[in-house]
Amino acid sequence: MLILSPSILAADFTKLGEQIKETVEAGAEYIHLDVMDGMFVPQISFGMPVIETIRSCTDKVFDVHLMIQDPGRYIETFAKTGADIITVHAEACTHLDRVIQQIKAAGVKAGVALNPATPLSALDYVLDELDMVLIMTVNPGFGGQKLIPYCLKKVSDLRAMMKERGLDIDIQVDGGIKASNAKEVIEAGANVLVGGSAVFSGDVAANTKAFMDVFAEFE
Ligand SMILES: O=C(CO)[C@H](O)[C@H](O)COP(=O)(O)O
Ligand SMILES: [Co+2]
Repeated sequence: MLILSPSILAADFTKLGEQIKETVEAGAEYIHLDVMDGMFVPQISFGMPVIETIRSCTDKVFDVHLMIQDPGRYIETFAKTGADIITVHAEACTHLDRVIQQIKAAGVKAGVALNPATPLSALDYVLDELDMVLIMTVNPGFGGQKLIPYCLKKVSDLRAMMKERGLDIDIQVDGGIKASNAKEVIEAGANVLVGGSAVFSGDVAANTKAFMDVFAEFE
């Protein structure tokens, strides 16, 4: 199933609830929540109180992307905010396998994200424990960047690796994803597409629909 996960980082925070509803009504199934700590990435975005507050806006899947150092410190707290999926960066965890177990023990789906330059081998021993792999298509930390082309090869290599192992895990792509390159990332093997600026710049409903139109070509 192809899923759009709009990243609210690019939304107008003065009308956040309204914009979330707009994208959901136009077909978004997930809401992507970028938590940045000013350590793992340079920016500080938002944390638990914001996620808890907007939980009442929609019952769609809350897809929490933790760009924080040592995320194991906060898994239970984020689970309590209403997260459905928690994704941690392999580069930010000293004991990745333990953090994955922590996420699952909290009753939440587990994702692991890889920065563009991190090889797929970082997932070798934990892949079958995961519900989702996030292949970053930009270096994390900022919205509005351009997709790094070599990341698409990484997506197709990961899909092939999964096939070889008989796994069918969601592959999410995040960073510089637009309706105009959606076909290419889907063909590479991604099925969960994060869109920040491409969804929230301008007409939110029309932007969401542009992704849905691409998805319809694969039905
Ligand atoms: O994780 C992220 C940044 O680190 C964001 O999810 C991503 O940047 C989305 O924004 P855009 O689609 O504008 O690139
Ligand atoms: Co993100």
